[in-house]
Amino acid sequence: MAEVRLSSETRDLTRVERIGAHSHIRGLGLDSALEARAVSEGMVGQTSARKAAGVILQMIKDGKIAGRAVLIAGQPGTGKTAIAMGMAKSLGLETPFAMISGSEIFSLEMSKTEALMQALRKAIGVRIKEETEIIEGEVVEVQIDRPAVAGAASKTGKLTLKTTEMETVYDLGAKMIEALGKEKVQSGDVIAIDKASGKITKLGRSFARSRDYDAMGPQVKFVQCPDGELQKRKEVVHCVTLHEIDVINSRNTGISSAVHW
Ligand SMILES: Nc1ncnc2c1ncn2[C@@H]1O[C@H](COP(=O)(O)OP(=O)(O)OP(=O)(O)O)[C@@H](O)[C@H]1O
Repeated sequence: MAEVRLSSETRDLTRVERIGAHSHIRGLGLDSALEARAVSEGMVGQTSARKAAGVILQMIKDGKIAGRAVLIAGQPGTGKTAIAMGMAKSLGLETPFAMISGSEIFSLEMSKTEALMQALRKAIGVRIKEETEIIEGEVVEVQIDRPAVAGAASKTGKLTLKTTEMETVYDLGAKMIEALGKEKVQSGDVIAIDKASGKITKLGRSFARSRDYDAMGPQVKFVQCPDGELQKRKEVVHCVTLHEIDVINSRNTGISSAVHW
């Protein structure tokens, strides 16, 4: 009987994005009248091409064109990729930018259609809004009980969190202890813990602790101790590409790799 393959893991076309040559490009370097500034946002010269790209960019921002392609032609090394990247950067930090070269689609493992489809799906981003439950508060104390004999049992501990109105002690498992260690969480930090994934985000140091030390790095951010309940529902927005969704789908289910929108 023929073997039925329900899904295959999505193969990656290019794992290392070669953006090094364009790391200086931060936008198209245009003024408010869409005229190219002499030197701006890492761009220099190519004023008419930059202005033309700016006009298209403005139409995209105004919602006048979507789902269209722009063909930029020119001699090698004249800045076609740089202008495309400038457009992507001007559209926002989360705008995906996928780069492929002709040779990459000639592969023995992957058909040209699959390789092109993958590159296109890498260039399409979607915003996913979801409501998650988080625990947000100021760390009062992190207490970790180390086992007497090394490796005898996994570590356990307690985390005390407070808001301006309440204080609660949470039991910690080995995974949470590791995550707290990784984030270097200490008392006085204001943190948010995603209840579903256990992800810890450091929001800053509590204002109440601002006089604890004489010397502080400029990167230290002070925030208010949260108020109200420790557990809150928050709306979070994730930006992912269609390709990233394909990869997650093919790994998780193993049954169906279809995504419906
Ligand atoms: N107007 C510009 N301002 C600043 N840097 C630029 C500009 N144009 C090109 N560059 C830089 O010059 C290098 C070559 O440009 P780029 O790769 O964009 O050319 P290309 O036309 O896409 O080349 P190819 O046809 O070989 O793909 C890159 O490092 C790019 O960032």
